[in-house]
Formats: sequence, structure tokens, C-alpha cells
Amino acid sequence: MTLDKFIKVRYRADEEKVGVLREILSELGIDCARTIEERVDLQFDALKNLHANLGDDELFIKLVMGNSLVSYQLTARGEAWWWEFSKYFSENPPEESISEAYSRFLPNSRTNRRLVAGKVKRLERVEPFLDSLSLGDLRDYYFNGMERLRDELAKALGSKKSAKTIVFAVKMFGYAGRIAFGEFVPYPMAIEIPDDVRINAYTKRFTNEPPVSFWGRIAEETGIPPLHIDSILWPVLGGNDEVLRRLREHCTKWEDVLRLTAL
Ligand SMILES: Nc1nc2[nH]c(O)nc2c(=O)[nH]1
Repeated sequence: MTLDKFIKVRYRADEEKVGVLREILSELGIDCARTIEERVDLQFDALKNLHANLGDDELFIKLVMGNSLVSYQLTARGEAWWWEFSKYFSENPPEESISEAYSRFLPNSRTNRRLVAGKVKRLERVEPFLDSLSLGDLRDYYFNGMERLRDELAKALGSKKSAKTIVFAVKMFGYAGRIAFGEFVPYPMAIEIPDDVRINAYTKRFTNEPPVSFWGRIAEETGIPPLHIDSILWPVLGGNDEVLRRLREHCTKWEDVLRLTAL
């Protein structure tokens, strides 16, 4: 048990910088987040490629969730990992369970080769839940219940609801649902930002408060749910040239987005 529950912890923040951050994000809004997700983030393209090649909405969405749950301790950038995933399962659609498919995929992966046994175990633990879901259930979670999905995933894995891979799985589920069901549904305000290395390092420029609570507050103040804030920040903080080219090409507010990286 942590002491923070009993003692009111005071965090330091650079209020001037936080004010500029709030102002830029409010100007960008959820529309800009959506443009970045669908036109700039290379992960979204990787998912579109897999969806087109698999031709099976249910399997596609379940694979995307499974992949998110083992997206940690990567040996390359996230974008490269998602493209390796997309190409592999386009060429090798699983004929067995997802965990068995990963026990073949991960040992030969270039971009996700650490802690393979633990990752396969994680997929085995979540498999009964994934297997229990029909395409109708997935549709229902997409249109009416992303928070419920987060809670069920956390329960299946015995994880905290705010654990990085749990909320990240909901983010990628949102991408997959949008591709499979063809409609945009905003992420709920209550789902936390994935606290990964890029987001953690960026948060430290503003405050020593933990990222999840800091971005939860910024989300309320700007009206942009935390997972959409992640979508604005994550690709551009990666500093990939292709991402920056796509940002300039597709996002009319690209200069404001780049101002975020300079804060
Ligand atoms: N916060 C995020 N972490 C990620 N890791 C990964 O592979 N993709 C992401 C992402 O979109 N956001």
C-alpha cells in the first residue's frame, strides 16, 4: 500500500509551461487527434494493412488486442513492431490459438524478442476472455463499453486498470474497431494515458506528478480524453522523419503540434 493514499502529496509543476501546453492542446482539439491517429500514426496503417489481408473482423480485433498486451520491452521502435506484426499475420493467419501463434512468432521476431516466455503466458491468461467474445460483443464494447473492456482485460490478467498495456490495448482496440466497424467513437475520458517511456519522459518537462494523474487533469481541462492526448504526443515525440512528413502533409495545425515538442 502506498502512503499517497493517506498523505496529500504536493507535486511541483512549471505552471507557465503547463499553461502553454493547455492552450495548444485546446486549440488542437479532438479533431486533430483523430487526424494524427488516422493519417499520421504508422501503427494505424499497419492495422489497416492487416485488416485488408486477413478479411476476418473478429480475428483481426482479437489479434490487435493480444498484440497490445505483449507490446513492452521492445527491441525496436513501436512503429516497427506493429509493422512486423501486421506483415507476419498477413502472411501467417493463425490456425491455432493466439498464444500458440505467438509462441511461433515471438522467438523469431526482430522487434520484440525479450521476455518471450512471459509474453506467451500473458496471452494464455487472457485467451479464455478473448475466446468468449463474439464479433457482436466486440462491436458492443466498441460502441458502448470501452471502459468495461478495460476493466475486463485488467481482471483477466490480474493487472491494475491503469497498467500501461491494459489501457494501451484499449487504445489499439479503438483503432481496430474504427477500421472494422467504419465509425469513429471517441475514447472515454476515464481511460488513462499509457504510462510508457516516451510519455513519462515528456511529462517530466512539466511536473514531477505521475503521468496518469497529470494527463488526467489536462484531459479534463482541454476536453481531450487521455488516450487521444497520447495519440497527439506519441508519434511526434518519436521524431521519426516519415511521421513528421505525414504530419505536415495531413494536419493543418502541424505547427502547433510541433510547438508541443519544443516545450
Ligand atoms: N503511449 C504509447 N505507447 C506505445 N507503445 C507502442 O508500441 N505504441 C504506443 C502508443 O501509441 N502510445
